[in-house]
Amino acid sequence: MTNQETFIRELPQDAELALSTEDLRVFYGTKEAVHGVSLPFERYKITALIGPSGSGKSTFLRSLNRMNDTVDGSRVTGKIMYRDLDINAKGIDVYEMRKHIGMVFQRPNPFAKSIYDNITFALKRFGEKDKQVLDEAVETSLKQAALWDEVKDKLHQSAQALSGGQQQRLCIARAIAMQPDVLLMDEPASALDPISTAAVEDTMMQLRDKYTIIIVTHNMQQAARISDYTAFFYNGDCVEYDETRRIFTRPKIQATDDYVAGHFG
Ligand SMILES: Nc1ncnc2c1ncn2[C@@H]1O[C@H](COP(=O)(O)OP(=O)(O)OP(=O)(O)O)[C@@H](O)[C@H]1O
Repeated sequence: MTNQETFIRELPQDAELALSTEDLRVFYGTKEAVHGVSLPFERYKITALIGPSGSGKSTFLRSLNRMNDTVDGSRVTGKIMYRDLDINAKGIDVYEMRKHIGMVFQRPNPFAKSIYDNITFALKRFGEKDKQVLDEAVETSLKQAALWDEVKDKLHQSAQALSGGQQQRLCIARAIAMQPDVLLMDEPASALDPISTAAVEDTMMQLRDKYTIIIVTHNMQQAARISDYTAFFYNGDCVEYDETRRIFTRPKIQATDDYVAGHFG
């Protein structure tokens, strides 16, 4: 889409950013799937990425911690700035970077291990051996993910015996055990029933105090309920970015209005 009318809200000068993109383009082979998107992500806020299927939301999200590196023929231009570092710059240790910018996927994907081992797996891989530190990380992250009370008496049982909603909160706990600054979530509740969805949404609201969350969702009520900012993607562009309440009550762009009103997508 070219010459599309767009509206991108500028954040106040003093807003602290956890992450930002500048003219980010993502290609699959010769096809450009994301067309030069520049967005700020304010620290300790939830930003929802919405838009019709194929509009580039997941591609954009996945590029924010270089998950697209593993896709053959995928290429990124522009900048993704995290603490004055361009995460695509030469010399960036991708695994180290992902400790700061973690990800939760659409389908709960716990390892075939105990609840305890799921959470401590990455910590141990990064060299943590102290049992007290590991125990504390398990308790803290399960509490933050609002799962502790449900699993505290069965930490050494298989994670795969948990319900789908519990598994997804475990995956959130696993991600936050690394104490990331930014949590990327790709439709984290879309595979869940309404009760589990509500539990995962509650968890996200509680995490807002400590983490910056960027979430792709098809669920407009969810975006309206949980997010502070919303970016509307359309045909590979971010056409409108604003405070969520404005996007859902007085969007500036007609396509946004039509989409949030359910007229297409
Ligand atoms: N691995 C890939 N290889 C080639 N093209 C891809 C790949 N992944 C996505 N695309 C294309 O990039 C474009 C954007 O897709 P993307 O999945 O990012 O959109 P989306 O808005 O997240 O869609 P959905 O809501 O359906 O998940 C689409 O045209 C899609 O076909």
